[in-house]
Amino acid sequence: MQGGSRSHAFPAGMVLGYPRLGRRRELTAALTAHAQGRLSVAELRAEADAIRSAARERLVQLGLQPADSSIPESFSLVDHVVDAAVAVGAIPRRFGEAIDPGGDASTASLMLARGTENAPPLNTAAWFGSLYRHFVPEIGPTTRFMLNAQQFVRDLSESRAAGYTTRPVIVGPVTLLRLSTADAGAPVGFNPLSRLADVVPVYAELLAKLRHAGAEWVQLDEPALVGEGVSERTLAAAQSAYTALGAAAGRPHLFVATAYGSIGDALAALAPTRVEAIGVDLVSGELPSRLDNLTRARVAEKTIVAGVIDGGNVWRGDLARALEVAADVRRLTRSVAVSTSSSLIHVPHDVANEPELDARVARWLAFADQKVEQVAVVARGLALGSAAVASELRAASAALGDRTSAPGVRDAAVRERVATVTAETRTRVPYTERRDVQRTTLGLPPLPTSTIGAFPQTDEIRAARARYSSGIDSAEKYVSAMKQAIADIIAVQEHLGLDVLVHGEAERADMVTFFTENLEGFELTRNGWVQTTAGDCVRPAILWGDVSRLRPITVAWTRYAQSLTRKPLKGMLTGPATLLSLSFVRDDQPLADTAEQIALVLRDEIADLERAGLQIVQVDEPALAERLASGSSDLGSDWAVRAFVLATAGARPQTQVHAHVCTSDPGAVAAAIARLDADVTGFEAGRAGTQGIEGLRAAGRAERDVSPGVYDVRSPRIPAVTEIEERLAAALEVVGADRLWVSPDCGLSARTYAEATPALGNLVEAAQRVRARLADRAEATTR
Ligand code: MET
Ligand SMILES: [Zn+2]
Repeated sequence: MQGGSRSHAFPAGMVLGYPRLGRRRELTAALTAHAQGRLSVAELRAEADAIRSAARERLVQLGLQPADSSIPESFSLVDHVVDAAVAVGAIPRRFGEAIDPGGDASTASLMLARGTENAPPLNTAAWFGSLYRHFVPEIGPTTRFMLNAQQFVRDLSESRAAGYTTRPVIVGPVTLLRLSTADAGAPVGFNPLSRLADVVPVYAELLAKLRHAGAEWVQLDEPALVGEGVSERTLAAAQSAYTALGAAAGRPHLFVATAYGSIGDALAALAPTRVEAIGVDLVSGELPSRLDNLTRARVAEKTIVAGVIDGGNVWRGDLARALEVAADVRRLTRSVAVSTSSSLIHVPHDVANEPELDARVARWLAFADQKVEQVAVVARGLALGSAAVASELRAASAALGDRTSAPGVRDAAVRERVATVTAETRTRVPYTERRDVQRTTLGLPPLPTSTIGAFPQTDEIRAARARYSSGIDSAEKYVSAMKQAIADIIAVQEHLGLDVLVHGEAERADMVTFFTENLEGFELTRNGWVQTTAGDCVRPAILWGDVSRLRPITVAWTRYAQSLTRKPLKGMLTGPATLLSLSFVRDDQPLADTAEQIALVLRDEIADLERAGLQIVQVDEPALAERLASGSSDLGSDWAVRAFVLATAGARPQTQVHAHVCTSDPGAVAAAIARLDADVTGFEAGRAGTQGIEGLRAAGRAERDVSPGVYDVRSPRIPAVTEIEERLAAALEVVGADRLWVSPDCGLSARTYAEATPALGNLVEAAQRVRARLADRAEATTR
């Protein structure tokens, strides 16, 4: 059998992928330096090699073997999906001459991710419900697939030269096509998966090249084969792709890894192919409960890689249980290997990097490095029996026991409060009644102008925050710097003539950190960075206990801002789904329960804002649409909507509640957004134009206010007055002037004043022109 012999046994323990940022975020620094022209591509690659080499050494220290293919070659300069697209030559035509498909692969990946002068970059999308965002390849009927194996061969060879036999990790053909979108030239209804037969031979060539360069095993990641919505067509595609790749000449051993859910029918689809190993997620998923006899017989011939250590969360977990789950796989095959449930890119590098973390909480955690050790322990237990790892299992269960009983994990007062919530607690007075009171008390003009919250974060503001958090400045000094910033921001808005003002969020480096710092139940890390895409990263909070407010969070800043203006000020809160999606959530209770606790905190905050005289609050839920749309099992359900409603339903009728959902396609999730019961809904109008408004109308929200963003804050470009007028005119085709708000599509924190002030000036001017035209028309009809 070609390449199919068992001469190279599969490693007993391994991880599906390892963090790529570097322990000190070297990748972020290097990519920034390269983007600013301070680093050449060659120098950037040298930095990348340093990260890769440190990772290899660390993995060996942690218990993996240097030469048995257990070390994943999973680094990527920008993104693993882009790398696969470049490897098969899927370069959109708009990049024209700029990208030579056979040229330097790193340069090509960087260009696709960043765009060029004339070609916008590829879009991004959430990677299987996680915080990681992959780039979306564009493929059409005429995409010419051709191999560019450079990057994969280079990395493998570089490791070989250093004395390692690593395991190349590549996004598999089915997942690559499933994550791609139809390119600009494709006919309506074109499905990239229809190009499978053309792309598979290129993969076969790539595999042969890797084998030739010394790879014994190659891992093909196929998470798209998993989950509830997986179609027959996708499963059939997987079977045909791996039948072909299994039969390809000169290939290495193949390990097809699934993740992010139960393998389900994909196991039966892969069983008849010649792939030697199949990875299954046994943390968020399980093995199929029944298999037909033929499948059973075929699976018995393969290695099953049991993903029993959670790759997607930071808890230390129950090792004895993990060992049991792995051992149970033996009923399917004698050859069982131990692994993480997914790549470790979703967790930070090392708990040891967190000397300031509460020591008790730290004991409950396992970041990437700890998870590698856990894999090694379970693999040893599987090989030698649990007695061989008894002390490790005991230590893990002691930590787990401590976590269960530690004060704060269950807070009686919080639980009682949640238990008192009734249907009434979740209901505001009917919208039409609220609307009438709000109209009278707010007295806004038609097409009111506003912003989404954040104003530019100037160097001065950043410096003031840094001086305070590092202890250089006193609290008084910090407060006065922030008050100055607020006063400046109010003055700018007054000057521009905006109708509803904001305080500008100067005190928030990022909204989630700001809120969670003020909440019981969360811990923040110092170095716990997790990659979102390329060099971008976030530091999720760790939510370990019941949530309550340590103190009012936004009230002082907001009250101060309102005291400076007679115009209505909009208070700014971050919603439950967004706070949770940027946190590592507890695994000891349903997400829905945690979300309710957060909702009650926000509810109290709204009540305090009302007492401080606020008439408008906005709850930001940028994560909501993404999560709903991605349909990941725990996040796609309706807890997010329920939590939003619980947070806002206590608001008085005269308080106008805005929901900012920050997606360009609310149409896709309009039904859920409609259930938020917000008085005003803001979203990105983006390319979707008026689709969002129509979507909300279709969802039964025809009578409510909308705020479709009139320009894109992600671009430094200053929109012309006429351009904004056109947007408003288009919106007015589908919504009455008494329901339309005028605002940018998101906050301005990433913009400079040189960009933001003229843009907002044009926005106000456009609104005024449209109002004047409407007034003329009204006069003309009454005459
Ligand atoms: N209020 C927030 C801001 O203006 C909303 C952000 S949504 C990603 O930055
Ligand atoms: Zn936004």
